[in-house]
Parts: sequence; structure tokens; C-alpha cells
Amino acid sequence: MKPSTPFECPHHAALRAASSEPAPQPAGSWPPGPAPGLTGWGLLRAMSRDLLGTLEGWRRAHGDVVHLRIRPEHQVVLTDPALVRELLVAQHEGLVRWERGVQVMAQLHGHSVLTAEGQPWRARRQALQPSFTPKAVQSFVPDIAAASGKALAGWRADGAAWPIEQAFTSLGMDIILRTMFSSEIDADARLAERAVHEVSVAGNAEMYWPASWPDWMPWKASKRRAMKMLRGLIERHVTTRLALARDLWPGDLLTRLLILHLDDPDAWSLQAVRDECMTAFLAGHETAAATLTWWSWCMAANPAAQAAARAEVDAVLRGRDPAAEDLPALACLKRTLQETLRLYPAAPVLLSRRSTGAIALGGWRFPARTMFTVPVGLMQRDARWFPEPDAFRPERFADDAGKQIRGAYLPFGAGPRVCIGQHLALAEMTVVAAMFLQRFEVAAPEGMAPPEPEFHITLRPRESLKLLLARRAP
Ligand code: HEM
Repeated sequence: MKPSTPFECPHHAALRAASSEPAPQPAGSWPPGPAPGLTGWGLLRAMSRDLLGTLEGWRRAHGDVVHLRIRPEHQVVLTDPALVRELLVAQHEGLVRWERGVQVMAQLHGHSVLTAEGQPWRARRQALQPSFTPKAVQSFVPDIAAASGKALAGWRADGAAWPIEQAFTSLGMDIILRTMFSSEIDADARLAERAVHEVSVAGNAEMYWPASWPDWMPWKASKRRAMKMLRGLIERHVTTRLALARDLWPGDLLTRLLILHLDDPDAWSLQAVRDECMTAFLAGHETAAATLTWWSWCMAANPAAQAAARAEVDAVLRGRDPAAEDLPALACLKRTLQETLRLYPAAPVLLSRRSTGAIALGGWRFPARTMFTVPVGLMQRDARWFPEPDAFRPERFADDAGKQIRGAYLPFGAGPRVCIGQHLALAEMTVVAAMFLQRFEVAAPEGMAPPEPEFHITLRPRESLKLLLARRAP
């Protein structure tokens, strides 16, 4: 929905409609939005109770460009795909990420590609990008398959509901330890898993405080312990690797980071290497585990789609583990993952952006310091861009399904700050999903209601998901 100008000459309005260009809005005006009251803090309270539900209500009432006056901020919520792309792609240079979000993340991640801005971000991103291309991540497939085979062998199909969310979360940690450190699964994996969860919960809670209490406060003991555990784990792997002869280094992510350090120690200090390790741990683990959890639910709730994906897996792999060359042939399986990411994006609201100067967008002229929020979770369930938006229809992503509206499907974000790990995540999830379907059929327990999504770090089921597994005949 585009804003309209109240006093527009009909001739100009017709010309504008023909060119689909939005009408310029009077200088200093703001788009419509909910009544803020004296401070607008009531709007914040409504958002903290139910973020996506509240934003959806405002979109229905006010359109795709909604103004929130939350003193001292002006915030704009965008759900128009074209404007979202315009913001994130074309206007990227005029934006920084929301300072408070970055401040909290930096306590956990240090100064990594996730938290940097401007030239330092560009330099990091350019140096890291070659390790995350579709081709580069192929080398991780054998490790991902090995970790999956080992974990799936222990999953039980004994008629009791299996804690599949917990199991995928543990498997995700096993995979990240292998791809990052070539580490065999040991006691560290379960401790690291708990620690990642602890720090993510702490970080998530702090984002909504105006400032952070120092970490030495008594009630922050569990965050302190968790950070100590993760830093210790990373430090141990870095030290052990550096003590190893260079020609014995494995081809994992740590080696790729340490090569950056050896090539240019000024730009890539050992601390920078540790910070990027922490980011990959924190950004990569929860997101992939949450997506696989939702995928297993989508498979259980849609037996025909499950059967079609399994038939493809059986035909392509004929019982062997997937190799990198197999992944392009698993197109039907990939579509089930894409559709899962549409219905249940792990990051349903992108980190808010702030404009560093005035920004012209959709006919409006927003001053410097305007905050922009992009709720991709709403856009991806919008019937205007996805007919029958709540239905699981992997065929939407088929090559012959017609063109998708650009900017309406953004589970990995868009523009220069799009998820750097997207190809790794898709390769990982395709391998895990294929190996799961080779071994199990999955169903929902009798009478189970669809799980309620809750946005807490990532989008997860409110109650930990448990499903019925049946082991397939070998
Ligand atoms: C299903 C899995 C994943 C999902 C849904 C996901 C989603 C996202 C999204 C939406 C963003 C952009 C956020 C924004 O614009 O505010 C992002 C950024 C990022 N992701 Fe992912 N991610 C996933 C997996 C991974 C993995 C496996 C890694 C690393 C190993 C990773 C590392 C990062 C990093 C470093 C950034 C920041 C990039 C930058 O600012 O330049 N992600 N992710």
C-alpha cells in the first residue's frame, strides 16, 4: 500500500499511477501510525508483549509504512517489499544498525563482522566472504554428514514422542564444532550448547534495557560462566592449532581465519580471530537448529510433502550419505526448507537500522536518526505476495512457479549485510534433512495442536517440540 497525498492534482496523480512512483509527501510529515499517547512507551510495551502480532495489527490499520513515535525516537515499520529492498540494498550506505542492539551483541561477539560498521565492516566482510561462497562451503559437507550420521544413530523411535527440538539443537552444536574446529564430539559439545543458550538468553533480555548492568553483578553469574566457557573453548582450539605444524592444519573455519591472521596480523589480530569464532558459534547455531526444528514439524504436518522429499532423497542417494555434488539434485527437499524458512524465519524481524542522514523512501523524506524496522516474518505471510500464506506449499519455490515478488522473501536479510552464512546454513540443513529422511518417518502425536511460535532469540515453538519417529527398514 502506498501513501497518498491529500491535495494532489488529478492529472499528476494519473501520471504518478502510470509510472507507479509514489507521490512526494509534504516536508516534515510522517506516515500514519498508532496514537502514541504522551511518550509512546505504551507502543513499546505492546511490542514487547507480542511483537509480530502488534506490528501486524498496525499494518492492517495504517498500511505498509507505519510511523511509531516513541520518544525520543521516530521509528518506521516497513512491510512493502519494494521499499524494503530499496532501503536495505540501494540505501545501505546511509544506514547503521541500531546502536543498543550492536552494543549488547558486542558484549558477546566482540568486534566481529556482525557488530562492525563502515570501513572496518567492509574489510572484514571482504576477507571472510571467500570462506562462505556456495563453492567454499562444499568442503564442509563430509564433516556435516559424519556428525549427522553419528547423532542420528542414537535417535530413538520407540513409540514415545522424541524431543526432536533438543536433538536438532545438539546436532547443530556437533556440526559447528566440526566445521569450525574439526573437533570430535565430546563433553565440550553439550557444555557449549548450554553456554550458547545462556548467553543468547542474557543478550536477548538486555537488548530491551536502555543500558546494561556490568557483568560482575551477582545476578549475571550464569552469563559470566557461559562466556568464560565459550571463550575458554575457543582459546584452547586457537592455541592448540597454532602449536601444530602448519602443514597439518585441517581445512576448517579456524584454519581459514588463522590464515587471515598470518597473512595480515595487523588487520587480523588473534582477538579478531577469536571474535569471528564466537560470532559463527552464536549466529550459526540457534538459527539452523530452530529452522530444522520447524522443518521437522512441517514434515510431520504435511505427510505428502514428506513422502515426496523422501522419494527424491532415496532416488538421488540410493542409501549413501550425501556428498556436495548431490545437493543440487535434492531440489524438492531444498524447497521444503525454503518454505519452512518462509513460514518460520529464524530471524522474523531484522535488526533495526538507523539513518545517518536524510533518506527519501516511498515519497517520504525521513530525517537523519530515523529508525527502520523490517518484520520479514509478517511479509512472508502476507497473502498479497504468497497466496494461502499459512499453508505449507514448497512448490511455490519451483522454477516454473512464476516469479516471486522481490523483497517479499528475506529469511537471510538483503543487501550487503545479507547473512554471510546462508550457503553454509542451507548446505548444512539439506544434508541433515536428507539423512533424517533416509532413516526416519516423522509424525505428530495424536491430537497434537500446531506449535505456537514464540520470538525469543530466534523463532522457536513455545513448548519444546516432541514428535513421533518411526525407523525405516534398512
Ligand atoms: C537458518 C540459518 C540462518 C538464518 C535464518 C540466518 C539469518 C540471518 C539474517 C536474517 C541476517 C541479517 C540480519 C539483519 O539484516 O539484521 C544474518 C546475518 C548474519 N549471519 Fe546468519 N542466519 C543463519 C545462519 C548463519 C550461519 C550458519 C552463520 C555463520 C556460520 C551466520 C552468520 C551471520 C553473520 C556473521 C551475519 C552478519 C553479517 C553482516 O552483518 O555482514 N548465519 N543472518
